[in-house]
Amino acid sequence: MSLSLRDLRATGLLRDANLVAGDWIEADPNTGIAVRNPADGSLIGYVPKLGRAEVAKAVKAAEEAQKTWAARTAKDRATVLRTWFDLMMAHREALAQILTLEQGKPLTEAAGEITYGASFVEWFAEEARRVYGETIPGHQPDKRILVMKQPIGVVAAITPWNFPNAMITRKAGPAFAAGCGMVLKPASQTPYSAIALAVLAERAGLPKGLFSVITGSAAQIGAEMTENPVVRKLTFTGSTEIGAMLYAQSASTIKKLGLELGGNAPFIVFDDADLDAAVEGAVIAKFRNNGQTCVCANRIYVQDGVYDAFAEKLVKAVSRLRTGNGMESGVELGPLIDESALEKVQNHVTDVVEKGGRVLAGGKPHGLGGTFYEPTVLADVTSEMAVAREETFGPVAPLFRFTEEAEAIQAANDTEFGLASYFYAQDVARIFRVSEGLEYGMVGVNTGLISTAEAPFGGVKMSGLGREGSRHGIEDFLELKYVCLGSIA
Ligand SMILES: NC(=O)C1=CN([C@@H]2O[C@H](COP(=O)(O)OP(=O)(O)OC[C@H]3O[C@@H](n4cnc5c(N)ncnc54)[C@H](OP(=O)(O)O)[C@@H]3O)[C@@H](O)[C@H]2O)C=CC1
Ligand SMILES: O=C(O)[C@H](O)CS(=O)(=O)O
Repeated sequence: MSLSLRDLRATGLLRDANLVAGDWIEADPNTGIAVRNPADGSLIGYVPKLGRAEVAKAVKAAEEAQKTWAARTAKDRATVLRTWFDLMMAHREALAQILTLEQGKPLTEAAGEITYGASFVEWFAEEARRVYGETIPGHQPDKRILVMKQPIGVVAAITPWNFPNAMITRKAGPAFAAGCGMVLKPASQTPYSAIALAVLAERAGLPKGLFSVITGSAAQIGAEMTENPVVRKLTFTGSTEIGAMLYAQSASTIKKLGLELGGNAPFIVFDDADLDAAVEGAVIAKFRNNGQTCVCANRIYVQDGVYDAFAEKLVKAVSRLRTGNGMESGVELGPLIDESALEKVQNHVTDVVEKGGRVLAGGKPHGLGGTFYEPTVLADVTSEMAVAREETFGPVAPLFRFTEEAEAIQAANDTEFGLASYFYAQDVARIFRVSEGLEYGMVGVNTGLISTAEAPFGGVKMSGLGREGSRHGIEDFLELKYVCLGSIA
């Protein structure tokens, strides 16, 4: 049963405040940032509009707190993280409702994100105790070589609105496990999930000042994060445009960067695919979070021999999807995040039709109005159309036709992005040829859902730098130190 705003505030998780250097700063409705429910525009509350001074204070507090945090045993840090995980799971329903209220995704999907987000904290609580150094045979008789791994120090994080819980824990989990401190700027449209995570982190025993959550002017906050020399790593998830700008801004202090940026995922259906499985995978890969994920299938390539059958099956499946307010039971597709997102989706559909493509399902704003859009399937799409080059970030499945395998691989790779890719086939040799030929950080074979804490998530080319999750995900929060011991005779 969904809780009222009053009940959610009564839990202490829905807070109109920021945690800055261990102290809570309450929002002033006259100067704060209004946060609204994308499903109906209703006001949820106000969060503080803070800037450089608060970020500088938070960085200083994190620098101090991080020293003692890093000096604690790995097991001790793991215990605090495990408690944070337990609290997230114990408050899963309330966290999911806060997430749906501010982001719009269906409650079931929001609850799934809470579990997914918590899994990163659980995973890195375990990884904390496996940060191994090494000894190397000396290069001279009296020399001994040690390699230590130490926390990088203070980390700045900037996260997007589409996964307002998991994109934070995918960074905070490894950062705290490694012994780092963190100053986080969540997306202005979805700050409450981040604030709730900070409430639970305090309850879990994370030391005062180690973790700050600051909302306000993105440009001002980003400037302090990139220019402050105490910040040794910036980890960003969001658009390639902003990521590139932050990359440049960080040059003056030579920070380590983690960039999870935009995507343009191909989804290829070969004629030896299990078509029913391919349709199921395409629905997940395309319509999860209403198409608002960086790993969504943005282009669907279907081999000639199965094109019509696949299109018919996909239209049937898409036409069954129910759009509505994410709080309502049975809703599978929520609203788009805002008017500009709706405009971009409609522009992509209009562009396909004007250039000769066909609408097989949907193709216009939903009758519910607001930022709801009909789940859409387009046919006869070509590389001349905007959907081939730009990330739609909405519920639009454009079908491209191809004849030969090599043609599909070439078309799939014809983009500046390289995050996720997918294909359905059963021939083993083809599976290896195509997996090796796709220029992407991630390949889903006969599955449309690949994201998990166990695996390295990330992209190549304009989709970013580094990996999050898996045993690799903690490395970017550590520095290697080479110690050469002499006179060991
Ligand atoms: N690779 C991945 O894992 C992911 C990639 N993305 C990509 O991001 C885009 C959609 O997400 P969206 O949130 O709109 O992306 P944006 O890049 O617009 O925003 C992401 C974050 O950056 C902040 N930001 C914006 N401008 C600045 C600035 N000048 N300095 C510092 N921070 C800034 C935003 O703050 P504010 O909200 O205050 O504007 C927000 O917190 C898509 O391209 C999508 O593919 C999204 C999620 C995951
Ligand atoms: O922000 C995103 O789009 C996420 O990275 C997608 S996922 O991790 O949930 O697949």
